[in-house]
Amino acid sequence: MHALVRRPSPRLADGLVTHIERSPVDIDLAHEQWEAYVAAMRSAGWTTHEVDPADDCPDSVFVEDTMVVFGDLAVISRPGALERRPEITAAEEAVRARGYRIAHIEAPGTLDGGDVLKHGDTVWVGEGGRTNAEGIAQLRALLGPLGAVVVAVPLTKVLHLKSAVTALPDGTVIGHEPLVDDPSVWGARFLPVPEEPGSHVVVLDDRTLLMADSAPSTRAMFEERGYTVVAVDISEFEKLEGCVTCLSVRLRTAQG
Ligand SMILES: NC(=O)NCCC[C@H](N)C(=O)O
Repeated sequence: MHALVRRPSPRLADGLVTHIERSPVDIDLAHEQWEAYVAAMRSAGWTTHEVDPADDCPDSVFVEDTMVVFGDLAVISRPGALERRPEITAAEEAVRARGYRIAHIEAPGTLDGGDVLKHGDTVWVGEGGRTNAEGIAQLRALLGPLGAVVVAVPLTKVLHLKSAVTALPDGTVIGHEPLVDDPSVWGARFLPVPEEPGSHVVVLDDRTLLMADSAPSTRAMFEERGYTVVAVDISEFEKLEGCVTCLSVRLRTAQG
């Protein structure tokens, strides 16, 4: 099990904020929290690979947004925020070095990796924030031949689709209802959670979830369902609308 991560930029505190008020970021604490996040992944059996840092890009730590990986293909994103476009170059090199085939979202398409939720062969993509219809059409054309069913989902309330919903290993889609535009997209498989940060899980393995420690009630809910939860403090990234998912790209089909 391999994952890409990217060290925070010294300019992290200048990162973008869209749906929340800006509050001061403690850069030293952010570094400590990032190290602890990476350590948590390693303890769960993941080998982490660092994408070369992009010190001029404040949001580069949110490496999830640079790509979508499906099967043996890495689709390099075209971030919706101009400021974030330079982040993709080194991310592409890193995933290529892991043996993935490479494709790109091209202009006028835009797509952020954080807008893409995958479970099995279904790929839900949030449309309306950083990702546009053209970006989704390109993703569909690239992933369709690999067996993916790409479903566009409306997104207005939060930055990225995965700021609103993520999936448990059994395919249950979790979200904090006030921030989910249309839970009916997922029908009976949608499970409301009581806290906003409780919507974000990184699946470490079939029984283990990584989540923020700012959602204790949701954590208890998942533990009752039999999951082991590893909780990390990511307060400094949450101030920039980041969550646990955005800090890594899991390469579940390890290559080369
Ligand atoms: N996948 C994610 O949820 N990424 C978070 C990106 C936060 C960053 N401040 C941004 O606005 O792009």
